[in-house]
Amino acid sequence: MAQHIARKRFGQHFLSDGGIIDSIVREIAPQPGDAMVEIGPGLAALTQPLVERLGRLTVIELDRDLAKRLREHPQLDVIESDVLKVDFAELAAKFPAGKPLRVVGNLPYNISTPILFHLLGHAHLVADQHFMLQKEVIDRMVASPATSDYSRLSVMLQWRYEMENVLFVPPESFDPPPRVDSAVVRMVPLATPPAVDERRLGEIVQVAFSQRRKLLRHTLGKWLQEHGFSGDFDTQRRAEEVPVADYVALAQAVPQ
Ligand SMILES: C[S@@+](CC[C@H](N)C(=O)[O-])C[C@H]1O[C@@H](n2cnc3c(N)ncnc32)[C@H](O)[C@@H]1O
Repeated sequence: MAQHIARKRFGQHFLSDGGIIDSIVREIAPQPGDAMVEIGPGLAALTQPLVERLGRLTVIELDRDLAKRLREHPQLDVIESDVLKVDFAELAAKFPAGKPLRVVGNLPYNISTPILFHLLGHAHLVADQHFMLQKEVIDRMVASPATSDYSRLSVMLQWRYEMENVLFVPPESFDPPPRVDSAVVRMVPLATPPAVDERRLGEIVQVAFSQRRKLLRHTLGKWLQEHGFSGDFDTQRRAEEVPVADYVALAQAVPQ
């Protein structure tokens, strides 16, 4: 088969280190019959060992040439699409009733945050997610309050998922190598997430972190006044000092 030339615009960095591939597959621990979906299978570096254990695997690939190659694999169900346009509710309905999705992928780094937010809306359909991402992004995802990495992304994901950085992956594990370090994150949706309007929470967190060095009374304080909030919330703090639970409680308390 003709050699594939990596396309930069699709964030193509193909895994080439067998040891790292084995470690990722071990972390995912695929079981026969799992309702697994891989985002961006590329040249099948992860796809092949996964499908050998699963029996069948659904893959979502945007690159037309790669999708064509993947369709030749008899155990793959190939969705040729931009993952951001895939309706995961429709996808979940294709698996036996009640089987939650397991989503995996070495994501295209240029759209990794939009992919995480796209899946956030479908977290109730998901058992777990394992993603290779830029290490710096994972540091922000799993960060604790009062650290420099604690940010909008930390709050917007931690209210819904339990997350863990499970593997460090250096640039030389890929062909072509990316310019940044990578890592693998495990994300497990919380079984009983708080009842909160995600859009409202998103708005609050965005305003709070808009000027992360300033005290919240200069940013969120004003916003809370405008939204008729008269409850108890200490705005003499910086956004990075506020625990996730406090943001959630605030989003629940602000009048709609
Ligand atoms: C970092 S590469 C990973 C390839 C392969 N999984 C590996 O580990 O070697 C990202 C893959 O995602 C695909 N991709 C890029 N943008 C996409 C999108 N919006 N939707 C689906 N796949 C996409 C690329 O074509 C590429 O195959």
